[in-house]
Amino acid sequence: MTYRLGVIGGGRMGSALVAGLLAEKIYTPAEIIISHPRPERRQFWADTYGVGVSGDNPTAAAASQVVLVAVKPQQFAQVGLDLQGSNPGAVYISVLAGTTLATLETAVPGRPWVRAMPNTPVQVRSGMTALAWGGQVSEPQQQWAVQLFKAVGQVVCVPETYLNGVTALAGSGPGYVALLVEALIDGGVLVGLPRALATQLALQTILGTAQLLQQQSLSPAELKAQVMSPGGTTSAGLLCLERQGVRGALMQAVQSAYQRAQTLG
Ligand SMILES: NC(=O)C1=CN([C@@H]2O[C@H](COP(=O)(O)OP(=O)(O)OC[C@H]3O[C@@H](n4cnc5c(N)ncnc54)[C@H](O)[C@@H]3O)[C@@H](O)[C@H]2O)C=CC1
Ligand SMILES: O=C(O)[C@@H]1CCC=N1
Repeated sequence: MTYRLGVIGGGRMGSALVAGLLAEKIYTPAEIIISHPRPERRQFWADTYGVGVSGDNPTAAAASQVVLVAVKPQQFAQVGLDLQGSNPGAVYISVLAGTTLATLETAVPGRPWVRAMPNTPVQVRSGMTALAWGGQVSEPQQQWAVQLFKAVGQVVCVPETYLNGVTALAGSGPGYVALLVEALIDGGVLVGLPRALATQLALQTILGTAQLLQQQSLSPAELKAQVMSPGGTTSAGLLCLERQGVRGALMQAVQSAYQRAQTLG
């Protein structure tokens, strides 16, 4: 049996990608195999998505045209050993934070490795993925990898040196935005709004603001000036955010995540 996609490590990121690719009908369930060490997780995959499952990484890799590695960086040492010698015809894609192409190519030599950094909104076709190529990836393989991730969001191809920065901003970004949404909802509740209404307001405000910035090519400073009436409510709110150091805190969040990615490499 040959599969078009083999996923090594079906956790949160592996699930998000497979869900997005299935929803976009890039693959059918019969074209995907997921390798996972835990039987209950394999059962979940088989029951929920109808994909093939295996408890053996070399078996899954040998049967797949594309091998997507989605284990934690700390779990890669074992997976690298499992993949050694397997399936020289496949393309290998790693989504591991911090783990360099040099590390991937040393662990599993002689294979075309793509280093990808997607984020979890791929499952609703709003992902942001950056790709960097290892030395053995051919032009058609590059084009194919771009098409794959484009099916579930936006794609940029970057030098590998940018990938830890991408990870810190876009890979981890959904976590930061979720914290912002949560805080805005709590703020709405604080001033007397029902939680369900506050949730709707917070989500649509973040979504609408991002769309406005993107579609009108506005700078954040221009958008902020449009909202900020002289002596009005927005200036009062923004003064509070600046006094609390929110701008610096967000910058430092990206910097700390970047430094953590460097250590994972
Ligand atoms: N969660 C996220 O938002 C993002 C995660 N990533 C990267 O994706 C990778 C996975 O992250 P998550 O999905 O969040 O972690 P996770 O812990 O949810 O998934 C990893 C999965 O791999 C399985 N696993 C462990 N050892 C294995 C082995 N030897 N063979 C096969 N499977 C094995 C685990 O049981 C687990 O289900 C990480 O390297 C992370 O840096 C990248 C972008 C975003
Ligand atoms: O937190 C992490 O390490 C992973 C990488 C980017 C998002 N989640």
